[in-house]
Amino acid sequence: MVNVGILGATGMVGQRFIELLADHPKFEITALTASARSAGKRYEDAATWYLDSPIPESVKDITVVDTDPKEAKDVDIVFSALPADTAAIVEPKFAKSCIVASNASAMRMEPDVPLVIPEVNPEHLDLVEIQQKNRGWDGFIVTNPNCSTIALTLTLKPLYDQYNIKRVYVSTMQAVSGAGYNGVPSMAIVDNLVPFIGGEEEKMESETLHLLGEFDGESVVPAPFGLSASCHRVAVVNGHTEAVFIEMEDDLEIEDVKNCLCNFKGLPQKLDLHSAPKNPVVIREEENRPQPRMDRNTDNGMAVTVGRLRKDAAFDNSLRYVLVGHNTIRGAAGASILNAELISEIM
Ligand SMILES: NC(=O)C1=CN([C@@H]2O[C@H](COP(=O)(O)OP(=O)(O)OC[C@H]3O[C@@H](n4cnc5c(N)ncnc54)[C@H](OP(=O)(O)O)[C@@H]3O)[C@@H](O)[C@H]2O)C=CC1
Ligand SMILES: N[C@@H](CC(=O)OP(=O)(O)O)C(=O)O
Repeated sequence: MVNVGILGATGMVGQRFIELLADHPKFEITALTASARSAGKRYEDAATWYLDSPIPESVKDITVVDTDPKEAKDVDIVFSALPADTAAIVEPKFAKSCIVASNASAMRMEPDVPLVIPEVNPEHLDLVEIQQKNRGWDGFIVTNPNCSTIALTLTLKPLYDQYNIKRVYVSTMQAVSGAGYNGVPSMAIVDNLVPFIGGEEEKMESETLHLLGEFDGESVVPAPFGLSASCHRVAVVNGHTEAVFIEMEDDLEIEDVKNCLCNFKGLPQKLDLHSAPKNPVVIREEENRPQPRMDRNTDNGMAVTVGRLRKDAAFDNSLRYVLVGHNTIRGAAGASILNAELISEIM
């Protein structure tokens, strides 16, 4: 078993890490960290547990420690679910001696830090060698993208490989859990929609093109198409919905697009990694799907569900669809764990 720690273990994403790792066949939770508010307490006393599944027995009595490598010792991998500003300071300290699989945005766009979705760009992990050389670390940091970006990019990857994409527009309807437990006051969101999520559109636009970009041996050259995002918060607890509009350079047949999406498999499926979904993209034919409540848990929350796939009659060479992805599983904790499973298998 590999000893793993969770940084920010009491938060929304930290709890998902605990849920997904509690019965993991290769990773054993041996350290839990949080802020000074929680350090020194039993995990069960420190965390306000919000998941439907009960707190795993194995973590209830673990004493939460400060988020410091001197406190969270003897771990081979740490999963980071820290706020970005804290992650920027703390993750490099841990990377001196262990692998950091980070879900935070702080280091994602650093030129020598791999930003990875295992089905999309596992070859970007070659940046690790450059990172260790640049920074003199024995460990390293690998990051996963923003929750909305992950779901979108999993659907764009097979299309990008088969067609010449000209431009993409995406409009999101994002769950409140994306902002953390105290992130959106109920008075702001009940009976309402908030048409702004700070920094989200910029992250979706830059991270997606970076993920689909080419690693040339030194750095990543972003994919060369246009991408425009508009992001909105809706009164859903879990599961981000996105309406996607794509214009290709050439004509397309919708049956070919459908086959392209549902036949898509990547390295995690070939290697049969523990957390890999059977199919990263699942197509629904019903005219009223996907819906967050019904589709967010597809394949344990690790698959993205696509529906309403159709040609766009208003424009040439264009299609549109709606997708749903689980923001704290495939969009956060599950994504970091899949990165760590891939690293354990191939590096
Ligand atoms: N929620 C989502 O859907 C997604 C979230 N993310 C990212 O994941 C990260 C965590 O998000 P989320 O779980 O929602 O956030 P929460 O606010 O729910 O949890 C934050 C965690 O970090 C700890 N923490 C806060 N401040 C400090 C500090 N100064 N030093 C050490 N630990 C600290 C908290 O501990 P304590 O309980 O003691 O305060 C808590 O464990 C963020 O970077 C977020 O942007 C990414 C994708 C999706
Ligand atoms: N901003 C996302 C969640 C998140 O924290 O994303 P990031 O890891 O890119 O900061 C949401 O609100 O749904």
